[in-house]
Amino acid sequence: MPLFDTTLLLLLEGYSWLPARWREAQGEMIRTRLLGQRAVVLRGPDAVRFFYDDNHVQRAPALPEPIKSTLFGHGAVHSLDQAAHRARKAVFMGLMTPESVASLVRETTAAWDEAVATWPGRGEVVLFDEAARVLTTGVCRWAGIPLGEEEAGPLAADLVAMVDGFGSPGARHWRARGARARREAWLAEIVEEVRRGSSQVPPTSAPANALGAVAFHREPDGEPLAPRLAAVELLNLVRPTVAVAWFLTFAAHAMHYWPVTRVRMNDDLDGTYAEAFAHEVRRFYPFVPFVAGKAVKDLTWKGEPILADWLVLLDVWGQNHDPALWPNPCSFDPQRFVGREIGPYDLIPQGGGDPAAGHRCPGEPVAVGLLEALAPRLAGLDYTLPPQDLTVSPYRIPARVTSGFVLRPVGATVPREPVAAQSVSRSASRSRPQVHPL
Ligand code: HEM
Repeated sequence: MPLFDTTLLLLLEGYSWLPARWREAQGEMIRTRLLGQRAVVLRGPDAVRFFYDDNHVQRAPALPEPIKSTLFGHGAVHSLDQAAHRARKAVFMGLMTPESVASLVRETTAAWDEAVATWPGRGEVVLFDEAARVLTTGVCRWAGIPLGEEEAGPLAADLVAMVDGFGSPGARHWRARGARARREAWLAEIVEEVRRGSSQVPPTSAPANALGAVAFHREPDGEPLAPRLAAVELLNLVRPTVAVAWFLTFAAHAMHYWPVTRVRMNDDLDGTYAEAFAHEVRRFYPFVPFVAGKAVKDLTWKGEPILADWLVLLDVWGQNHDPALWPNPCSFDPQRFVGREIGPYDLIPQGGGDPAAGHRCPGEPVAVGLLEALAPRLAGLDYTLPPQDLTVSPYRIPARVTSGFVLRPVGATVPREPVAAQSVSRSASRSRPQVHPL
């Protein structure tokens, strides 16, 4: 049977694209065409093991130019393989020690508290925009990137644009390209200044922060990264940290539609529930639809051939909603993570396998740590919701709460007050939201 190219369907159907293909698929994989190339789609823990073996799947040949020019940058760690990948990845892993993650969470939490203190004087706050600004301030302070107070908003807007535009061919995509070009040029200049010793990190010192670590990193050939490439990798720390704004807004959305989770959060004394809630937000809400690479050689998957050079996709959303792994997967239930050990191949919102050896996201402890710190603060705030569009369309990649979650702060903020004493929306509907493309 001829295989039709389904790229247009992906653009139209968003997160519904793969569930629809799975319904038509026979056996353990989807066979299709994407961007004119043969492609297969896999899911499940065995598929994660198979996909993250770099003798099976490599990234360099798979990343399309539009994704490099928006989301990741040209020459980024995402597009390297084998020894070159491991050497570059070590820079990121070195910055993700527990102490370093704790310091990033501390900086961001302080920025959040400063911002929230200004809310009572404001009529309405768009949570997504506010979270993006706070995360930008926090991550730049942590990384040592100099940023004036008035610069945080425009930088946050550019970082959000880079994430928001990668999955769309229209205006959002061109905004993302512009934002990337602007911010790479800006950061490349800062890297050059740091190397000249005219910024905070003295040129001879050991890397004191992320800016220093990247600016003074040497590739396996002994050469430093070209300033523009150093800027690309700095953006690969800063941009995804700001993308946690998506998850934080989803957290608010979840607490609105499943108010019991907010009560539990406010009763959580030791952080167990906050951690479980963070994992459930990452599992439940649609964000990364899939990750992709190319078959290095002719392969066999569960008896089915995958020929060299075919695209191989790992269905991230599908695996995070597989009923064999997650009973009742379309129900938002943080309780499922209480007391559950998470393995390297089951929960994969940020990729799977070993982050040091493969392409799994090195920033998972940051995303979880930030949600663990900020979601309880959000749960403890006193606010009402004006009428607004709280839908999360499964047809838009990346999905987001349409209104950005507009809230009206009530008086002073009262962290950790029991939810019964708080105002919650009377105007927005509480019937279960349609988030899933099933
Ligand atoms: C909103 C939260 C985040 C999500 C959903 C996310 C998701 C992902 C995914 C799906 C990958 C690709 C995995 C693969 O190709 O197999 C990835 C890679 C990466 N992420 Fe994240 N990430 C997030 C936060 C972060 C943070 C906070 C950082 C750093 C501070 C970070 C840095 C990176 C880097 C450097 C890579 C490339 C890894 C490699 O190619 O080896 N991410 N992320």
